This record gives sequence, C-alpha cells and structure tokens, in this order.
Amino acid sequence: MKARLILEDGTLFTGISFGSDKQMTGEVVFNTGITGYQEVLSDPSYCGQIVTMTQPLIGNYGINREDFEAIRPWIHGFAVRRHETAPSNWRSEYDLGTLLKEYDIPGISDIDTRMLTRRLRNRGTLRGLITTGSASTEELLEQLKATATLHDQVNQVSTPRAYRVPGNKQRVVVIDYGSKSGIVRELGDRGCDVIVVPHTSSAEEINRHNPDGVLLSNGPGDPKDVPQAIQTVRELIGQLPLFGICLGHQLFALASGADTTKLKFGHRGSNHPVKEVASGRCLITSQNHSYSVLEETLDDTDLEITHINNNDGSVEGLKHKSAPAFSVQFHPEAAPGPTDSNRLFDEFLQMIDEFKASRAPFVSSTTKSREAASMTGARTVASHQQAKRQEADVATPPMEKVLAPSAF
Ligand SMILES: NC(=O)CC[C@H](N)C(=O)O
Repeated sequence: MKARLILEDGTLFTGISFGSDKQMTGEVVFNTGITGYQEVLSDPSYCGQIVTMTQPLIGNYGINREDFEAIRPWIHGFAVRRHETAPSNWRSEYDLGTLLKEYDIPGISDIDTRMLTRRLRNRGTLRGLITTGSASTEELLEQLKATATLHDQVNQVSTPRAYRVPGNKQRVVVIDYGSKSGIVRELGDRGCDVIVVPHTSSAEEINRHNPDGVLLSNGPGDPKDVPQAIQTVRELIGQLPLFGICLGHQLFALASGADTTKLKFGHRGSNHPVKEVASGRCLITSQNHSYSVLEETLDDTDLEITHINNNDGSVEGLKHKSAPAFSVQFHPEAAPGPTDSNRLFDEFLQMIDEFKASRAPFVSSTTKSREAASMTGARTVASHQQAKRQEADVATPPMEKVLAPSAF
C-alpha cells in the first residue's frame, strides 16, 4: 500500500506503508544511529515525534522485548529507506512492521531519507504527517496546520503511580518524566533500592520515601511545559543529592535560574562527541534532544559547565557550585551504547555516600562531649532522617507494583 509523508513546508515523500495505516502528525526528527532502532522506537522522549533513521537498512535484526526502553513505544511515525521484513537474529521475536501495527503506529519505507534529513538540517525541525489516504497535498497541509502542537507528552508517558525496584544499597528516587528503563537498570545493577515516582510528585512526597538521592529522568517535549516539576527540583536542590539526565538536566538548569532554547534540528544519535571540561577528554555519547541550556544564562546562577558538545559548542553538562547536584544532556545509560559516560552513575552514588557521611552523627574520640554539646542542625536532621527511614521501611507509601529489573 502507498503511503505519503508531507512536511509543513510542502515537501512530499511517497513510499510504501508498513505498520499501521492510521494517519498521524508529529514533529519530524532524524537519528543517525547505525544500530538501536528498537531503543529509539521505545524511548519515551520521542513521544509525539515522527522519527527517520539515516541508516538505510532498518529492521534487519528484528524486535525483542528485552531491549525496549519503555513498556511501549510513543512515537507517532517511523520513516525509513528500507524496511527489512525478514529479520535475522537469534534474539528476534518478530519484525518491526508487526510491532508498529501492534501499537497502531504508521511506518513509511522506500523514501529518500537522505533528502529528508538534509531538509530538516537546512530548514530546522518541521512538523509532518504520514498518511495512506487519498486527500490532496493541499488538504493534507491544511490538516497538518489544524493539528495542535503537543504540550502534554510528559503527562502521557510518566508512571501514574510510584513503584519500587528493590535493592539493598542507596535508596534512589527516580522522578519519571518519561524515564528510559536503562536508567533504572543502571541503578539496579549497582544495588540501589529504586523508587520510581510520577512527574507530579512534590518535594514533600519524594522526601516521604526517605531517599539518599534523586535522579531526574529524561523525558519528551519542552522542559518549560512542566513548571510544577521545575518548582519541585528547585526545592530539592541542596536538600538531597541530585543527578539530572537530558530533560532532567534541563529542569535542573531552569530550576537554578538558567534558560533553555530549542536547537535548530536537535542532536539524535549514538556518536556525539562531548568534551569533559575537567579532564579535556572526549566522550562519545548517545543523544536525543531538541532543547539545550543557554550558556549565556548561566552567569547569574550557581551552576558551572562540566561538559561541552564538540560539534556545536552547546552545554552538555552542569554541576552546582556548592550543593551536591549535577546533570548531563546526553545519556550515560545509553543502550546499545556507547558506554564512555556510564561511570557518571558511580559518581552519583559516590556523591550520595559523601553527602551521607558529611551528615552522619558524630561518633568518637576526645572531642565527643564538646561535639555533642554543639551538635549542628544538619546532624539533628540526619539522625531524624535515619529514624524516619526505619519507620518508612515498615510503612512505605502505597505503590503500584514491586518489580524486578528484568520485568522492564
Ligand atoms: N531525551 C530527553 O530527555 C529529551 C529532553 C527534551 N525533551 C528535549 O527534546 O530536549
């Protein structure tokens, strides 16, 4: 069956339909990863977008549920040069077209994805529409114009209820703005007791879980679409160790008084070079974002730049000058890789341990009585928190489900 993809500037691509034959609109973006189409399809940060892959052969290693980044894909369409209908891989369970059909997502193949990518690079990100219908190009453009731009994607993809992935080390609350399962996997692999909470959770609700640290997840859309989340992050800064990833990084910046802007066509792929300022080293990173923190708005904040994009000089990482908090625009949990920045999870857990140690009650030596007499507010808070933790271990707030990491 014939399918068409039309961009808002009138550019028309005619190809072959696969997946669902439903008509869908979305922001059209390109990803340059050679592998990883399953992770791209199922990354909730793509919610509402039509994705095209610059790699021309897509679907050749099929689909397996294990590599999904979320329980289901949220993209609005998939545009490829060639769709492989006979995948070859021992892990493959079914083919890409079957997956798209299952979730009613339209796919279009046999189009010139090089031309499409060049158009997006030259003009910037454009909205588009995929259809198998017979309406004229003019009618389709009218329909595209009449479709509202999405602003509620975080609401669509975040978990409605808190859930826990138990572990016996640091307790980390992940605020789910559309979290990839890779984030929970990385924390779980390190033994963390992970509690994933909805994006609407207040600082008070988060504190009730008695976390040792908070991870601000990735997620779709404009970070300014979730002002309540910005307020929560503002309250958490300095209270608990924080680590922000992608949307979480942008929210951390906004909460600290910086501003964000939309990039011309975004960064999406698995080999974006990023300079680590402290060491001068280059990390190869996985990326998927449209927005970016504006460097010139950082001057009046307590943030400093830790990472810079080698391609366009944009801000890729931040840390707070005094509070235990840092963030990155790229994805250290990247699957299928690269893994250069994976150690940021270890650095987060180290930061948590140092923060805990700095607040631990004083225990020994000759100064004991003097110290006890002048015990600081922070120490009182720490022992109070420990007591609360014991209580909470008995009665944690109601949670949806208790999942093992393999259930993702
Ligand atoms: N992967 C992400 O978290 C993306 C962040 C944000 N939605 C952006 O596009 O910039």
